[in-house]
Amino acid sequence: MTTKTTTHEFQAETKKLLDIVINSLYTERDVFIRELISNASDALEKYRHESLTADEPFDGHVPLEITIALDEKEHTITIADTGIGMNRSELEHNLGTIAHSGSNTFLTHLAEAAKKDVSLIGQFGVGFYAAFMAGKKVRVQSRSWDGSEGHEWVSDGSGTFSITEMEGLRRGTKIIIDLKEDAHDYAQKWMVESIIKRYSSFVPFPIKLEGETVNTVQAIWTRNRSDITEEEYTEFYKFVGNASDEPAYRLHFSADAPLMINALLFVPKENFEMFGFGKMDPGVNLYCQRILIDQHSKNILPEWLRFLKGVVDSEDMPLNISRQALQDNALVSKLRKVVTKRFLKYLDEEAKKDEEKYLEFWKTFGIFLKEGATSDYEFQKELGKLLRFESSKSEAGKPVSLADYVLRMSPEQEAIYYINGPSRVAIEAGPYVEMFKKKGIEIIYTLEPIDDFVLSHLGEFDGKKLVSADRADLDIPQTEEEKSEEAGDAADQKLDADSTETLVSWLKETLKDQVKDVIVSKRLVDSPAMIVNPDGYMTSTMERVLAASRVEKGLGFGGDSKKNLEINPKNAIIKRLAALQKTDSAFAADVALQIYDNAMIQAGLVVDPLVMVERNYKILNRALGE
Ligand SMILES: Nc1ncnc2c1ncn2[C@@H]1O[C@H](COP(=O)(O)OP(=O)(O)OP(=O)(O)O)[C@@H](O)[C@H]1O
Repeated sequence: MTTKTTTHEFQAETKKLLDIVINSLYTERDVFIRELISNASDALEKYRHESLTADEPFDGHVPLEITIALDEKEHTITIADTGIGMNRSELEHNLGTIAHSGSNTFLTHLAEAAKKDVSLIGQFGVGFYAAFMAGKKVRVQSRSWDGSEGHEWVSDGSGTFSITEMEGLRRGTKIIIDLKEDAHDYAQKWMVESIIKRYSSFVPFPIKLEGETVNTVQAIWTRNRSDITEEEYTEFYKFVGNASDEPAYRLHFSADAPLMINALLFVPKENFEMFGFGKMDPGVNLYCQRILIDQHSKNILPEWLRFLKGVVDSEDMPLNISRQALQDNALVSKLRKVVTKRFLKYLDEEAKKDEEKYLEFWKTFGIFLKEGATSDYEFQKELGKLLRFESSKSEAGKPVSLADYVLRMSPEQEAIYYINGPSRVAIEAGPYVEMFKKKGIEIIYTLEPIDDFVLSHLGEFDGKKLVSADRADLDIPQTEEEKSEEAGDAADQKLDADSTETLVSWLKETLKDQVKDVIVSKRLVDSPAMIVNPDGYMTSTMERVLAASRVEKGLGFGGDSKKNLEINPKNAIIKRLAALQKTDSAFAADVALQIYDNAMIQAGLVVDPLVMVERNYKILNRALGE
């Protein structure tokens, strides 16, 4: 039989990655053992899952395990598994390119990570190529579970690798690393053992180091809660989450009905999406009777819970389900619903126990819950309880819950009100809150543009409608006191009914290109005018966001619906405008347009700055006595 050897170039990206691994990452060297054990464990999981449905897998009797052998004289470390193995083309493809997510993300974000914190590198994992952190030469001997001939893959990491057929191999993969001069320590048992204890103690297969099993192979999530120590939980979190911090929250629960579930979920401390690392992969794995069915499962939790780490195990899942079938499996969606509701309830309980701590969580991960509230109707009720916003009755920087708001509502108040603005100060200086302030009605400040989408999707909370204060049809009934005030003193300070009517019809004509309608305000207290939305659904902020995205997509400006302008007949400028309109309607028209532009700006909407500034100078000129 001829021994066929072929030589291959590494893909360009792989070369780049190898260069970084070999030349820059030596301070993080220990992780190469974790990466290779993790690959071995993945290969064993894959084999275990596949073999359930296979008739006669190759070497079906061989025990599932990882063995590590050391040679202090030859300076080698050998990590072997009895997993799924690789055939020739898999060796060539899997160990020559970086088509897989982990290393790609690693490469893309390496520069940013390095700038911030080198320890973040561990978050991504370098995968197989980590072997070259410690190895000057790496040999991979592998034979696939399909029973095809085995092969040896060899490389020194410098640009090429070779693959040679090899007889006599058993199923699985053996990686033999010739250690670099300054990495000989990795052939010492105490050293390797301490690394395994640190990173890999929860690997679900026996790890035998020089013949001795060094991990405890037990699915921690199936154990009794009272038997698990805090340290074990934290160690397990670090293991499943590939994390180096401690979890902020932990939920370990079991249920028998409607489904058998054992779940162990962790909330990390950090949100890596906030560091600009792009969208993360989901962090929860789906098991069935302790067998991994779906790693980083996209199905077991909604996408907006991708920040969670952990495990969901259900005995009701069919063991032989394929990964594709998970996607629209009724049982999986039932599981998802039960686990999600349980987790959201847990968060609500934790918030009640310790609001401070919850607010820390909210600051870091609130954005994910908002994403859920805008995209997922199924959990809106639960999500509504978890939202936090600043309000006219909250301290700055201390958001409150909608439930707290409802508790403070007076019996007459029917709706929950909110208004968006770039900051607390800007909102409080604007026209929309004047009446709320005067009447002592609490109003929620939605400081992020997404907040309006969240509240408008939510629609109501606890049976109370959620209403944006920039709606045209906002109707808050006057109290008796306010009515008599209107009829008494205040009436004298107001523009009389006839002049108001004349002014309104003149404004309608003058601003007919800008506004849909001009209305006498029942709610403005001090400001001359404000913009309100006749469309009951969209708030000005939502419109601004959508307009910006239109521009971004190159769809141009426009498409905005016309607004209503509310004017305040008690305001001095409005009163003077009524008089001016009769004597100098051209100048009055400039003032009207300026009032409109000002109101648009206060609503956070866009005006044409060139036209506005030119008009403004014209008005200033007059004011200075031109
Ligand atoms: N011990 C092994 N047995 C079988 N296949 C393996 C083994 N090690 C690696 N592979 C294959 O090589 C591929 C590349 O491995 P690598 O560790 O670089 O990336 P990954 O495991 O896919 O991603 P990551 O490590 O970032 O999760 C794997 O996806 C797997 O198919």
